[in-house]
Amino acid sequence: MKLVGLVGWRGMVGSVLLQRMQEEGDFAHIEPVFFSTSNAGGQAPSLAKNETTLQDANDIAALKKCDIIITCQGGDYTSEIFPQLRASGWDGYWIDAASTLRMNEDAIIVLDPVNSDVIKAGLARGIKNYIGGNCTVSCMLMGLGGLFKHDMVEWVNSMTYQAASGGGAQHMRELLTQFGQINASVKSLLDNPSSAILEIDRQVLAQQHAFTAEETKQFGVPLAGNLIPWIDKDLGDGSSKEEWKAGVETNKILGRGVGFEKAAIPVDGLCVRIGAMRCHSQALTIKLRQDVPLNEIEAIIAQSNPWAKVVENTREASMRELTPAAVTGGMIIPVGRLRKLQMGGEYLSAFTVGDQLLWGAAEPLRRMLRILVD
Ligand SMILES: NC(=O)C1=CN([C@@H]2O[C@H](COP(=O)(O)OP(=O)(O)OC[C@H]3O[C@@H](n4cnc5c(N)ncnc54)[C@H](OP(=O)(O)O)[C@@H]3O)[C@@H](O)[C@H]2O)C=CC1
Ligand SMILES: N[C@@H](CC(=O)OP(=O)(O)O)C(=O)O
Repeated sequence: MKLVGLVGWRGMVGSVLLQRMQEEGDFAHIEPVFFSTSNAGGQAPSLAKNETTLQDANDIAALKKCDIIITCQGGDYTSEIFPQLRASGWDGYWIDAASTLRMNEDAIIVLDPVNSDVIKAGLARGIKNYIGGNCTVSCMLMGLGGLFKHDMVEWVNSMTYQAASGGGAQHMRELLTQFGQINASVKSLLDNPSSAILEIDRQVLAQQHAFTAEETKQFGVPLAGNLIPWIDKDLGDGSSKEEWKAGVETNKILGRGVGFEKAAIPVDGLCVRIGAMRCHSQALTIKLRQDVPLNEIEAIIAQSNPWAKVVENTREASMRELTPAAVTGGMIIPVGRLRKLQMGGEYLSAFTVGDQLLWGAAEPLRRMLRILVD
């Protein structure tokens, strides 16, 4: 059995990964070794088999014993440990949730229901680094990958509505704390049905403006009752790093653009943080290469993988099935609001939602592990 080192299993993404590994019976196929950056020597979780104490995640010699390492510990850990491990001669497989290595030539971005051909070609070439994609990109491709695979897409404009979880656990806590504080600030007015709504509105705004630096430490400004039209670093050219990732990662996953035969497909738009908990949503305008009938488009999306689901473009179905609250915790990626736009038959609108901790983070890593051990 392959010795599989697990790093970052205690965090938010790592916990979802362990949960999915248990649900899919993955531990029956591996010999797990649990690592920690903070509690080496402590008790490993009950999933451990022979190795029952936590190993030091900074100990290169201990990591080197693993055939495969799967990490959700974050980019700083990858930047520090990965080069040392490779420099020590370790030749195992590195599976990582962090973005650090994604665009490296010797790394494949994994999303096997969409790019198993790219993964297989990478394995045949002896590539050893398999990295999970950006959550927004992975969720979009799980829903709409069929259109790309059929080479129907000329360009995509994506407008995202990204959940607090994309920032991490502390960001989710901050959002909920702010919601609570706002509610508390108008509680007596809310309890009185005859109170004036404009007075409630004024007090909500006053509370939003009154949040201290500590109370907005994670997002920088209030997110509750608000939105933030910028995610990740400022690239200095008017775009954010999250927006840049949409283009480069989509193409790398699909095996297009630099280093590949097929030309890149432009994918660009605006990434916006909203007060949802852990589902990223996105509204897409897709320029098709041809005016393909809507029923054919729906069939291609529905058949592209077992998780993509076409939602009827009606008010009732959209409200019931196409929201973060409906999708959270599930593997299904609904795709709805499908219609041809006024601009012409080649212009398609779509709206899709995905749990950014499942298909957006943990699941592609788990599936890559199974590809390696199977
Ligand atoms: N959040 C997201 O949506 C996505 C994240 N990623 C990547 O995954 C990485 C990890 O993200 P995420 O899981 O959100 O990070 P977390 O902060 O939840 O966990 C990272 C590590 O922090 C340590 N830690 C310290 N305090 C605690 C605590 N109270 N509870 C749990 N763990 C704690 C743990 O390490 P130890 O056990 O060693 O102490 C843990 O493995 C990110 O840096 C990013 O690179 C990728 C896609 C999406
Ligand atoms: N940037 C994403 C979360 C994330 O971790 O992305 P990446 O894996 O590309 O760094 C968000 O904030 O919603």
